[in-house]
Amino acid sequence: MLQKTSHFMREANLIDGAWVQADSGKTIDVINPATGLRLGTVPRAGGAETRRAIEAAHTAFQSFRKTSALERSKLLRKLHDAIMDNQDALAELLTLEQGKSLTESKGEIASSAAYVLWFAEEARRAYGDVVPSPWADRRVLVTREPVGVIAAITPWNFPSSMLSRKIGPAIAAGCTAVVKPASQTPYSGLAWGALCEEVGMPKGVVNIVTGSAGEIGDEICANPLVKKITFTGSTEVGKLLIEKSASTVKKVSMELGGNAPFLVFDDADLDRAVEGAIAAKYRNSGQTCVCTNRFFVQAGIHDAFVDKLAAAAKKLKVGPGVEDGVQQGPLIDVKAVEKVEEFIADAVAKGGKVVSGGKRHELGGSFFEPTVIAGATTGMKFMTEEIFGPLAPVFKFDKEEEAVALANDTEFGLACYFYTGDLGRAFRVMEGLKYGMVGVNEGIITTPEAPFGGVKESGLGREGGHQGIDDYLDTKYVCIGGLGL
Ligand SMILES: NC(=O)C1=CN([C@@H]2O[C@H](COP(=O)(O)OP(=O)(O)OC[C@H]3O[C@@H](n4cnc5c(N)ncnc54)[C@H](OP(=O)(O)O)[C@@H]3O)[C@@H](O)[C@H]2O)C=CC1
Ligand SMILES: O=C(O)CCCC(=O)O
Repeated sequence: MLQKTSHFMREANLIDGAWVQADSGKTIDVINPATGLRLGTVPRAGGAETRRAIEAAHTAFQSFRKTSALERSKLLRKLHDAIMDNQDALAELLTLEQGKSLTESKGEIASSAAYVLWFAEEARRAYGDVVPSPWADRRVLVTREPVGVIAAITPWNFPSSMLSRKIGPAIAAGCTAVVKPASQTPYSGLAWGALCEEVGMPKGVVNIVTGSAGEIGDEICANPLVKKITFTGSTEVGKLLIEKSASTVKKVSMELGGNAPFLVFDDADLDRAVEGAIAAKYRNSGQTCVCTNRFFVQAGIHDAFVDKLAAAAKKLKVGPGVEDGVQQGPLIDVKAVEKVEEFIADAVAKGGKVVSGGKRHELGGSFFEPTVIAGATTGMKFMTEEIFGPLAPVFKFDKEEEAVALANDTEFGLACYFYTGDLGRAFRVMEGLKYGMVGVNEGIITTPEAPFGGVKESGLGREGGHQGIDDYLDTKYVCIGGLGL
């Protein structure tokens, strides 16, 4: 298996076009969560290596900012093709370090390519404005320019596609980048370096450093050459980055935690709701920021929904992601398993009933049974905290207003879902939910054409959609007078 992926499995950092080790020579082990065995190592870089990467990106920016939108669009198209030409190898690498099934990994790689293609197209549409001037002898223009060096910090749950939404718009806008992938899944991030080389990306445009999160993060936040930070990960770290980068007043985009509610009304199509629930809860073993955290089901349909959801959850095939037919791989590590166990113990102690799963899978390691808990109540931990695992708590409700209030009773506001067959209710509920993204009778809604992002403490900014390039561009107002105008 590793033979196939070895071209992309880089055990070095990419700085200014060269593959290098950490100054200290130290490394970090990368573990395959399905076997617990070491896959390889990556450099444990720190502040000095990060500073050099930032300086390389700054130097590269001086010429890259002058490339035409068409040139950058073509470069991104080549990158898209290179990703798709190597979809299988990249997907294998992703499964080996992250654990998700090969089917999901192929989907993630295709999604990465789709974001890159989207931004190849958007590169050519970063329009400015010609504004009707209030003065007869002056003209008013608004142009948009790349912000400069951007830094991207990404998590382990989508190690490839989270970078595509950041590298894609950065290159489209004419920015250069320093990238820090998660330490548990660095290879899918480093693979972007191999892909960039393959398509002839100028050196220094994309730099990738792995290692000490604190040291790398501190350098990124403090270095005045970095003009923007884009982060996907926990709300805790997001807040820290906002705070630390305040001293150099950087732009920030934050994709942070979620606490997605999934509402099922009596008038919903039950089978469609169960199908959506399985997808919205168990994909990536529940380790997605848009995964359902809380199911709210109306009393008339509640029991039938719980029965069908539990039956469908029991049928999910759990196993190593590389095996045929596997639908749920291991969790990222045993710590994540312990966290799910805490949620279950807390719920059971407060009267919740496990109707499916509920314990570690017989395969051992970090494999966990897809779990459904009925009788969930608002005092339980998952009402306010992100589970990030394959556990579906089901709450019962009577009235529409009650369900919307419960759904909104959280500091998070990323994705939400609801199922109904009533058009009036669809609009009322959609307008009442304080979330950045709403799935109506749909459990999977992510696509490059639409703006992905949250409100409240779920983040700032949008990735994808025509909005996804905005944060990589500065707006410049130009007033032209004289010249015989
Ligand atoms: N919104 C989302 O998509 C995600 C949400 N989460 C939530 O967060 C929880 C914790 O997951 P975890 O992986 O610890 O998420 P983190 O937020 O800690 O990690 C995300 C990224 O931030 C980096 N990082 C960590 N600390 C710092 C720092 N001080 N300065 C700069 N970068 C830093 C990490 O590096 P390193 O890997 O080297 O530590 C990683 O690259 C999950 O259980 C889940 O609830 C997690 C991942 C994604
Ligand atoms: O969990 C995330 O941070 C992103 C989810 C991506 C997706 O919906 O495919």
